[in-house]
Amino acid sequence: MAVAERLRRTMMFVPGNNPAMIKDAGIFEADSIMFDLEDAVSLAEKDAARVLVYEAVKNIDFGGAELVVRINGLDTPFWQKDVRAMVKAGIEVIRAPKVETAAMMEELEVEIEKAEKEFGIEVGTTHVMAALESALGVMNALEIARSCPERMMGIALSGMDYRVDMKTKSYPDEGELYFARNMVLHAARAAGVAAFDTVFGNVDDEEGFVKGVELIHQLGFDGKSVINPRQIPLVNKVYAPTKKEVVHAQQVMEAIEEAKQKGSGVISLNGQMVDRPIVLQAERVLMLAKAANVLDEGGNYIEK
Ligand SMILES: CC(C)(COP(=O)(O)OP(=O)(O)OC[C@H]1O[C@@H](n2cnc3c(N)ncnc32)[C@H](O)[C@@H]1OP(=O)(O)O)[C@@H](O)C(=O)NCCC(=O)NCCSC(=O)C[C@@](O)(CC(=O)O)C(=O)O
Ligand SMILES: [Mg+2]
Repeated sequence: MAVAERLRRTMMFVPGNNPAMIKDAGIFEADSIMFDLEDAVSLAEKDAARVLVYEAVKNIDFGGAELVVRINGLDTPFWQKDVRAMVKAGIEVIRAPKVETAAMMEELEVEIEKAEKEFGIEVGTTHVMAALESALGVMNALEIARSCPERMMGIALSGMDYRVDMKTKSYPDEGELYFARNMVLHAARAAGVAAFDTVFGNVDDEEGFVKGVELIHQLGFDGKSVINPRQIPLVNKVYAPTKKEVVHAQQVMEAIEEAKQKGSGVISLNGQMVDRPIVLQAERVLMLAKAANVLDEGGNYIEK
């Protein structure tokens, strides 16, 4: 069973050792909430954070957001305990950090399957994603994206660790991420999984943040990892379709319906050919429009 498509514009990191942030994480309307057991948690707090996130996943209503946990790296003594606890809690997605090879994801999958069997959870229920944080990870993006085909939800670029590995730093135009962003996106698309862009570390620099979001939206990323609730509406605004895009998408759907009635898969709309790729684009525009609440009950665009 392939992992279902859903809207994932924002995936918000929530430190796994911060009860206040965990408790309120659902109110900010992130599409996915990602509890972090890795770098946001000190070594001394690893066990306490795991227990806290376990209880939160089991007992708190996060308002329909997809629930993800970033476990500790496979080179640490923590990751197997993380997997066991999170599978038992019923987490939807396990995000593996610093992934460099498909073999690492396969090692993770073995542990997940063991836990699913131990806790009587249907094998395959727990999905996975991989964070690529080094040159090697990025170069192996396609084999990683193709690993664990029944469970793989997506791959993400992790720019902060990647910059360290590349011996560079954060520049205003983010030119240092050009190759990695394109690799991650192409690998994800080739494998048929979701693609997530990296976090942006300065939560007060709205202009710089939005510039990066506009770029990844143009490239075709599904969404972005974020570290602060203030970044969520900024991403959603960039991903919200314009009135012109919505009206065009609606016309496309009407035109293709007309074509189907005539037994055809292609039709002309104002001189432009409408066929399957155009219909798929229109469907995504309408899904984003719905998520952005820019349609009234009759499907009319609401000016804001
Ligand atoms: C950045 C900052 C310190 C700013 O603090 P500030 O104080 O300015 O925040 P304010 O805006 O004032 O907060 C207003 C209200 O929102 C609440 N609130 C804030 N953030 C919230 C949140 N995340 N979740 C829920 N609630 C939140 C807050 O509690 C307050 O609530 P209240 O007091 O009730 O009003 C804070 O956000 C924060 O700690 N973020 C998480 C950082 C984190 O997780 N880092 C690890 C992941 S990256 C990494 O590891 C690199 C990577 O691995 C990534 C990859 O792999 O992709 C790579 O290599 O690239
Ligand atoms: Mg990192």
